[in-house]
Amino acid sequence: MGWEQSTNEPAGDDAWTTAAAPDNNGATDNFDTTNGDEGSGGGETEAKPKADVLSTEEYTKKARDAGWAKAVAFDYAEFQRTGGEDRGKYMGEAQIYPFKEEFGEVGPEVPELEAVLFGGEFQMRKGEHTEVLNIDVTVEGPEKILPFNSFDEAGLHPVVLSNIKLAQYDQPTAIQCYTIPIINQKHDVLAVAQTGKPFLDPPSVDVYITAPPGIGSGKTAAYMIPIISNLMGKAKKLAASRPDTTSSRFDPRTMGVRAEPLVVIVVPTRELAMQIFDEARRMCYRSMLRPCVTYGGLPMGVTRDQLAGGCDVLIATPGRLCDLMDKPHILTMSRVKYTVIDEADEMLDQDWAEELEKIMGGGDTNDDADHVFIMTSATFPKGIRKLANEYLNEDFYRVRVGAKGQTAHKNIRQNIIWVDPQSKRDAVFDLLFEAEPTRTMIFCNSKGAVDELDDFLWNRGLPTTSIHADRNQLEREDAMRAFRTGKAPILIATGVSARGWDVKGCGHVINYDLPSGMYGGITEYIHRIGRTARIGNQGLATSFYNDRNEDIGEELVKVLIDCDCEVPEFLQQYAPDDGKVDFDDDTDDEDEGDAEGDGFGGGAGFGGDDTAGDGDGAPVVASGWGAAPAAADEGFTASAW
Ligand SMILES: Nc1ncnc2c1ncn2[C@@H]1O[C@H](COP(=O)(O)OP(=O)(O)OP(=O)(O)O)[C@@H](O)[C@H]1O
Repeated sequence: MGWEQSTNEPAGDDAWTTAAAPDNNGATDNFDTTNGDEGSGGGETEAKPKADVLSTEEYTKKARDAGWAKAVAFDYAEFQRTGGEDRGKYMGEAQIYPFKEEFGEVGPEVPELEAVLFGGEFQMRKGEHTEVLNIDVTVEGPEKILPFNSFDEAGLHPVVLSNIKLAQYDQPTAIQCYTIPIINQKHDVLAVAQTGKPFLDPPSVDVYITAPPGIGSGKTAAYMIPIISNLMGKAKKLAASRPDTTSSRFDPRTMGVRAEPLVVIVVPTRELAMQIFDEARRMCYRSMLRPCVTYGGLPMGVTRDQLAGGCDVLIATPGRLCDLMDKPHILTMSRVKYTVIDEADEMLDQDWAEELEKIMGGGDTNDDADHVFIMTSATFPKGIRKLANEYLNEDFYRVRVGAKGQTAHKNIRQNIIWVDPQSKRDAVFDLLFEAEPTRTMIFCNSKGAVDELDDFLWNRGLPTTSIHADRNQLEREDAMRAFRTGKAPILIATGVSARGWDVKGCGHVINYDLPSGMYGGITEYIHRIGRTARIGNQGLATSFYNDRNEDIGEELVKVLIDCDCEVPEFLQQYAPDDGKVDFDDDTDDEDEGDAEGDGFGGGAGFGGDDTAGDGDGAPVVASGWGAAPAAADEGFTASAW
């Protein structure tokens, strides 16, 4: 595959090779990755920093000459003008469609808001290399599901369809091809993606989707689109009354209402909550459905004011949602029709099990309500199966996107470079000058390392920003905005804090510290590199490896081989003799669970090989993207984007 990377294109191909591998005795080498200048080379154990020591002015000049912008402090006023954040400084206060009762079912266009929601230069766009996303889709469930080829065929409400077009989603992704019809048919859906997200829909639709992690497979829209479309037209009947928030006299403290959402979407991280809120703002444009977001760190007063204007679609992190469930004067769950638990496995990992039980239990949700649960999850561990068993309907669908391995990451060129721990700072500095400037995420394993590296690079004139769990909420949001808008195109982060980020133009991910076992291992590696090359775009991932990373070596080699990337000399010891890689998936897990009577639901037969799809509860298998129904009992094959 030819490598095209427009602005992300490395200065010279060879500059990114793994020429810096240590020699065969395993001794370290210079970290320098530039052409043909490897110092005295193999066998030396002392790293030899390549960067010369310059004055601050000289470093700054070097950075500017290379094309790195000057780092600037974040300008709230400007962001509010250009980013639609016209009511406050938190992203949770971003502008939503100003619906008025008199509009009827569909409101008029608001060009200024439309430009902010859909026309933003920072909105992710599908790339040209979607061929690697041409992955099998397997659907198991009580009925055969016919995917559709285009959004036009999906029977969506015209306003949602128009919003999809404004968002420039010209074709559905694999997950969308299958889950949208399932949710539209009112089956319960459990969607499991390898990055972590399930679906639950109340009447009797369960769908379980598995997708390769971190490729931006469109899971959010896969549930958001059918839910919003289903509710459109019914919103007037289903939704609680709300005040006219567009009136200049509206005061949330005195005229506000209690929030009575129809949809609750729970996500593990604040940043993900904001991203999903963005998608909700787009899909609810011109509808009376009012999206709100709340997350830890957002002042409770801000949340209270937002909810007081009415709320139909609530996106929340679990802790904050549980807090609100204990405040019935602010929030009631009594109207909830759709509960989405996004990245359920991630939430369990973060010890949110108790909160999830409480949320899935529904609080004061009306028991008679036609309640749909949608869960997504990267894997299908026991804890998730337990939750699903308890709360999902017995008849559910499971949609798995992607087979074993990480082939979808073929859009990422992965380079592993040997760098001694003491040489990493200079190595990363040099690396940033090896290619044309592009938005770059640098991952460290500790908060201290993030701070230290940020200082180091900033002091050398590079436009950095950073994020980790010890930063306050405004600092976190500033970092996210500065990175997204390109004001600080180099973001240094711990893996957890940048989990799930979807940032347009992120062309390079650097694993300054590889995530060895205690930092999430190969799964975390996959998540991290998936911040680049999203949804058909291409990108580069460079990782610093040394003998402290040996525990990830074998898995790393499997990923490199599977993605057709070069295995450097120092990792050859892990390469299988026959060149074939064998990936574990979650099947064993499920078998184990089923054996213990802990399996998921009934009809779909989790973890089994029973994929004949002959009705009567047996699974149906489909493959590919888009829809091209073939022989029923053999499943059907679908074409890609
Ligand atoms: N049909 C589509 N066409 C083009 N772009 C799309 C489509 N569906 C979603 N997108 C965009 O793709 C990007 C990735 O979507 P999303 O974040 O939902 O993926 P994801 O499955 O959660 O990814 P990951 O699991 O890798 O984090 C988003 O910017 C979204 O706006």
